[in-house]
Amino acid sequence: MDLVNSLNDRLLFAVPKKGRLNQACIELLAGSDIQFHRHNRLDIALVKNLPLALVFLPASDIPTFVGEGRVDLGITGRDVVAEHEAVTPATETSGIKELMDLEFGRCKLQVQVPEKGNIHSAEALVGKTLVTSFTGLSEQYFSEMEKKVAGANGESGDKLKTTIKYVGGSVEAACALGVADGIVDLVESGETMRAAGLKAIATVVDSTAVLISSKHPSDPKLVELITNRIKGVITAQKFVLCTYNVERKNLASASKITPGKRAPTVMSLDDEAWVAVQAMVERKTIASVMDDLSAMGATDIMVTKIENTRTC
Ligand SMILES: Nc1ncnc2c1ncn2[C@@H]1O[C@H](COP(=O)(O)OP(=O)(O)OP(=O)(O)O)[C@@H](O)[C@H]1O
Ligand SMILES: O=P(O)(O)OC[C@H]1O[C@H](OP(=O)(O)OP(=O)(O)O)[C@H](O)[C@@H]1O
Repeated sequence: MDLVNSLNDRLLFAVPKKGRLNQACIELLAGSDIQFHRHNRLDIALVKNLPLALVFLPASDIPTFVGEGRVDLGITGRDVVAEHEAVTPATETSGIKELMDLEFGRCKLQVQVPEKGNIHSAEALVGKTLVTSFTGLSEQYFSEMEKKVAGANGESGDKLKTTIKYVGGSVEAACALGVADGIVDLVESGETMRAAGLKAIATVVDSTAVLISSKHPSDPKLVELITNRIKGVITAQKFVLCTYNVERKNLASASKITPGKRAPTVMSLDDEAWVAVQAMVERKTIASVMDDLSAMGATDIMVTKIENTRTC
């Protein structure tokens, strides 16, 4: 197969090839009916049912390819997009558009110091040494801190230059090894940080996975179609469908508990005094919504999974 020529006229969509975002992305593609077969060891897969090709890349490289317009669409972390933008300012033709928050891969890029040390604020790290994989964002963050501290002391910013060193991984080891006074690294559960005897003292970026596009994608209509499909899957994951029966006289109070996305669907029953109600409810609140409905006299409360959606 002439893979390079078969990419002509296809929209290119970059997906993390491994790591923490990979599995959720594969599930999102399946839910969006983007059908592909990835050959062993090949990082490009042609999509069977759309003029699209998937490119499997390291999450941290995706902003570069999308930002330069070589790839039209991508999924990656907001942290790596922000890092790319810190070192590569957008121009008229290059740059990244964030199309949608995908609400998975949640983590924070945080400034961390030894728990038992004498540094308790980011300002106290000014002029000291930091280790990170996010040098662009760290330089940006500490240059602001340097100005703040210099301003407060009436000193010149140069005297307070903070040293920022790059490492590719295992950043949390830097303080114990005596290479740094603090680190800037990702925190999800906080387990790695605590195990390394560190504590967070500031947040540089709050991150989730995002759908991004280049400034001028080759097929804007297809970008819109894919965005809508992905939005449908994300909404389906976020909501459940709640159905119940309630006395007509209690409908107004019940509607306050389950207002739905626009308004609840109300259906008549054979019994004039009762109605059946159906509404989308956020999955994370469903248990307390059911408690509240039950407490106000609703009966036959049922919750069903939503397979897919198109809502606005
Ligand atoms: N606990 C976490 N640690 C790191 N990244 C996380 C975490 N939770 C979510 N992420 C997100 O996943 C993205 C990819 O991180 P991950 O470490 O999985 O990448 P990777 O491709 O395996 O990179 P590397 O080989 O550099 O570690 C991060 O940029 C971040 O947005
Ligand atoms: O708060 P937690 O849930 O513990 O997750 C955070 C850790 O996960 C990431 O490292 P990763 O496992 O990707 O390995 P790395 O250190 O080689 O980057 C990140 O760099 C932290 O070290």
